Amino acid sequence: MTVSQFPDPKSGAVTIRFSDVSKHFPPDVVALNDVSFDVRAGEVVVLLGHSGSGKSTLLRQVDGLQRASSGTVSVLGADVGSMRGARARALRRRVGFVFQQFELVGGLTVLENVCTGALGRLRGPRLGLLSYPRSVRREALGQLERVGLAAQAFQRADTLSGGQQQRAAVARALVQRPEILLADEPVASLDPESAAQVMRLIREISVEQGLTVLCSLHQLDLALSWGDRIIGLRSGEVVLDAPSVGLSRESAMEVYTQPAMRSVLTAAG
Ligand SMILES: Nc1ncnc2c1ncn2[C@@H]1O[C@H](COP(=O)(O)OP(=O)(O)OP(=O)(O)O)[C@@H](O)[C@H]1O
Repeated sequence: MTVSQFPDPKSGAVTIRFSDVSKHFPPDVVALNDVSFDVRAGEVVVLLGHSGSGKSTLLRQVDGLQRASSGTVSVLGADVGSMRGARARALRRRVGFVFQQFELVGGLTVLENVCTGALGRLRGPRLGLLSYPRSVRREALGQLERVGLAAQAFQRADTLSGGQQQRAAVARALVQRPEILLADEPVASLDPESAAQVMRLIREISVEQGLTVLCSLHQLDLALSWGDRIIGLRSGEVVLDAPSVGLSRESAMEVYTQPAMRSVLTAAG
């Protein structure tokens, strides 16, 4: 698949909207500074930027893990900052999260790990694979097939390679049936081949299911290959917002090399 074959992402509804969002940490850290952008349904948006530029902080605003100091974060039509309790949990169930370190339970089977993705919609605790409804086990197996790990379903998760563990983590996130997938450096600890495989998988699933993806990456080439759009952050400010089609490596590299300048902004539409 090449980028030019991807559907036009600009036709979907707005699923994530940042309006003048700033996030301060005491005493004087400005992690996000007046950040505004929209993400539309089915878009794969990659966040690029130096370590400490604010990528993780931005992702944490989307599922309400952190609250903005000022400005508004709107997700699936709801103001995240005003949500508490059950409403906040309900929104969080619609947002899946994939992390750099996979966060699988090593001593459990791959399948049971994937079943835990359904916990948000099940009542009560679960212990052991058979404590999950058959429908969930079936769905989890289906997702493992989707990510190419059906043969490993009954292995302990800690026997998988890093790339396989991340694919299992993607399957777990999909069992949650999210409308938005957040990924915080999902391929940072993988070899280049596994990294490309995981990014291709996330891209394909987004196209198949209309899933909105917001993903931080350090690998520029992967960002250009698999993102619809690149948002570059520097010192908490958006310094680039452009479709990846037609964006040169050199222009994208300016996120890392140029000082924050509003003038390099390119609206994505
Ligand atoms: N809980 C916190 N308390 C204080 N400062 C924080 C906190 N979380 C993040 N920061 C600071 O906010 C800034 C942005 O951090 P953030 O983790 O969002 O960057 P990042 O781009 O994700 O970095 P990396 O690529 O290393 O993960 C950094 O200066 C960081 O030290």
